[in-house]
Amino acid sequence: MTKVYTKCILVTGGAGFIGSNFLNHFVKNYPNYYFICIDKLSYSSDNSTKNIIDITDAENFKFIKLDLAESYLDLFQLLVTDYEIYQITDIINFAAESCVDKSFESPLYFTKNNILSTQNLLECYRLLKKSRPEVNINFLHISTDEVYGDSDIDVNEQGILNPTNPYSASKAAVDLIINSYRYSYKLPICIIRPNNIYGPYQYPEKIISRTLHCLKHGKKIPIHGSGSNKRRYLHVKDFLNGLQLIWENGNLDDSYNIGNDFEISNYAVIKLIGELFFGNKSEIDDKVVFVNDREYNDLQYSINDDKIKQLGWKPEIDFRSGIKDLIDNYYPYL
Ligand SMILES: NC(=O)c1ccc[n+]([C@@H]2O[C@H](COP(=O)([O-])OP(=O)(O)OC[C@H]3O[C@@H](n4cnc5c(N)ncnc54)[C@H](O)[C@@H]3O)[C@@H](O)[C@H]2O)c1
Ligand SMILES: C[C@H]1O[C@H](OP(=O)(O)OP(=O)(O)OC[C@H]2O[C@@H](n3ccc(=O)[nH]c3=O)[C@H](O)[C@@H]2O)[C@H](O)[C@@H](O)C1=O
Repeated sequence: MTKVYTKCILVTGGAGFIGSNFLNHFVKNYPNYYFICIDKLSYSSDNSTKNIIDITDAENFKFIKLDLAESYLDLFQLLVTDYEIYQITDIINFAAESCVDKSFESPLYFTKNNILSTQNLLECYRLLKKSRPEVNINFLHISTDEVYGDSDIDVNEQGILNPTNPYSASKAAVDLIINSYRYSYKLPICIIRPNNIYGPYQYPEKIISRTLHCLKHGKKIPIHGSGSNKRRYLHVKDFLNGLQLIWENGNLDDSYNIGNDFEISNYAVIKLIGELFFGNKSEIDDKVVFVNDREYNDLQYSINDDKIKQLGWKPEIDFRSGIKDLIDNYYPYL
């Protein structure tokens, strides 16, 4: 680093869906910040940096391929031993295996990957603070609404954690471990728990990206069970605006839900995509196939996000426009 930067931000999981949207926006718009992305490059970015190809040569950006769950010593070197080189000021922790369907097949792997990747980071943070108490890092961890489990009443950030699948259990476990670092080591860490997020660069395993991918490739769209389970969706841009607001104005030793009141069933999501894609409501009907439901499928998640609303945040992109934008501008690349 020859130039002097005002911040050095470590972004984990930055090659994946949400992390790449974060980096593509911030690396371009914040030239005074230096960004280091750590990602193991998994299937969710086709084992590549293709989602962040526009910024990989930017002078305020560095990519490091590393498995956070497996490479504690490399991480320790970057964050602690060689602290002076980058002097990391902020950590935005997106890295995790994120697919609920895959977690039913490999629960142990999800536990190991999702817990160790974050706890290795926490350990480096703890030991950095121990050796250099004067150093302050803004640490934002991306959790999920799924940690609260099924709920039809709005749960706030103090709600009981009641995860129901191996993915959400691994995420809830991390939230509890973070809590222990807050109490035991007095480390400020912010936990953010969003609803379902959609947008460009999402791997076609989640309902919206998979539906668009199936339409493009002439495959049947699988609907789990009856299709009546409901979700609340946030466009990735709205989510990132919320994250930025918390980062800049929030209490970084606290937890924040980020949600949307708009709730829709899985079947209605697919019907809406069909309507916007074909220009009529019926053409999608013979393109769907009802398949066995998940081992357990949360009926719905309801979160109370008054705390972030009090900071002045609200979602700007309505679901219909967000889906239309995906069809018009990103569909060709699926
Ligand atoms: N997509 C959603 O709807 C949603 C909603 C709520 C919360 N989240 C959370 O947001 C975060 C990002 O989700 P996403 O949808 O972008 O997922 P994603 O699967 O698209 O991206 C995750 C990225 O993390 C990387 N990663 C995973 N384990 C790693 C490890 N051990 N070391 C280094 N890199 C690793 C992957 O290679 C991938 O690039 C996750 O923590 C997820 O739990 C996602
Ligand atoms: C907050 C979390 O959101 C995502 O998890 P979730 O399981 O809710 O998202 P999916 O898109 O995988 O599933 C939503 C809903 O659709 C059903 N479905 C999915 C794919 C498909 O091909 N057909 C379907 O019918 C599925 O059973 C669900 O009911 C996110 O993945 C996660 O990281 C979160 O944290």
